[in-house]
Amino acid sequence: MNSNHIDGKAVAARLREDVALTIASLSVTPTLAVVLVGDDPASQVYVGNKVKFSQAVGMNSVERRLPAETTEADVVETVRALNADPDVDGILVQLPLPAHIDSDRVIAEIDPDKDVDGLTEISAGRLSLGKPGLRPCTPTGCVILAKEALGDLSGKHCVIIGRSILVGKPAALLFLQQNCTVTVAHSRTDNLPVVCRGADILVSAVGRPNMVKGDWIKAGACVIDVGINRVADASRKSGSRLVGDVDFAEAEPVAGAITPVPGGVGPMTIACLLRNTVLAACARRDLPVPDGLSI
Ligand SMILES: Nc1nc2c(c(=O)[nH]1)N[C@@H](CN(C=O)c1ccc(C(=O)N[C@@H](CCC(=O)O)C(=O)O)cc1)CN2
Repeated sequence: MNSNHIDGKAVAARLREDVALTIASLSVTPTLAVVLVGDDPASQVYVGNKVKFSQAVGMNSVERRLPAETTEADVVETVRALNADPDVDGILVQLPLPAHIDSDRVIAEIDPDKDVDGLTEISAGRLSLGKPGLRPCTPTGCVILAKEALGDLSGKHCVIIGRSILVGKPAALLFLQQNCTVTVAHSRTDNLPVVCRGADILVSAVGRPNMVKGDWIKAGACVIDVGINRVADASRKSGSRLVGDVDFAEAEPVAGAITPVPGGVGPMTIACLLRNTVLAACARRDLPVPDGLSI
C-alpha cells in the first residue's frame, strides 16, 4: 500500500477492536437485529458480514430473513416486533428492498432510538439540528477516514459531490459538525472540476466510475471515494472489477491522501454500524458515550 493510501480495512479493523473493548467493559451485551427481504446476492453477503462481525465483537445478533414475495405489511410488522423487543438495541433493514415494497414506509417504522443505519426522518432531523442521535454509517466512515489522514478537520474546505439522502446530505452535515467549510456539488453544478479543485477534502458519492479526474484535485488534497462501481474487465477471471468514482491512477499522484476502492470507505460502513449499535445500547440505558467510541 502506498504511503498516501488511506487503508479503510485497517481503520475499520481498529474501530471494531474499539467496539469489542467497549462491549467487554459494559454491563450489557448489545443486540443488533438485521432484516433481509429476498435473495439479492450482494445483500446476502453484506448481511452475512454484519452478522459475522457483530458476533466477533461480542454482540448478540438477531436475523429476520424473509422471502422476496413478503408483503410490505409483513415487513412493517417484523420491524414493529423488533421495536417492541426490549432486548433489541439496533435494527437495520438491508437495502435495496424488493421493488413492490416502499422502503421509505418501512424505514419510517424503525424506532429512531434503535435506528443504527441513521436513516429515519427523526435521525436526519437530530443530525441537522446537531442533537444527539444515530448518524448514517457510510458518511460517518468518511469523516473518520478524513480525520485519519488529516487529524483536526477544522477550517478545511470539504467539497462533497452528490446530494443523496444516504450519503451526500448527511456527509455535508457531519463535515460541518467537524467545523469544515462545506460545499455540496451535484449534477447541475457549474464548472464542477473548478469547484472540486478548491477542496482540501474531496468526497465523491455519485456512483459514476472514474468520473473524478486527476486535474480536478488540488495538490495534496484528501480524496474520499464513496463510489463502488462494478465495471467489465476481460483480464479478470470474474470478467469484472470494482472501481470508485475517482480515476485512481490519475488522482493518486496528485492527492495527499486517497481511499482505494475496494478497501476504503466500504469496510467502514459495517464498522460504523457496530459502533452505532453500542451507542444505541448505551443511550437506551442512559449510559454516557463510551470514551473509545467518540469521533
Ligand atoms: N440498510 C443498509 N443497506 C445498505 C447499506 C447500508 O449502509 N445500510 N449500504 C450498502 C451495502 N453495504 C452495507 O449494507 C455495504 C457495501 C459495501 C461494503 C464493502 O465493504 N465493500 C467492499 C467491497 C465489497 C466487494 O468486494 O463487493 C469495499 O468497498 O472494500 C460494505 C457494506 C447498500 N445497502
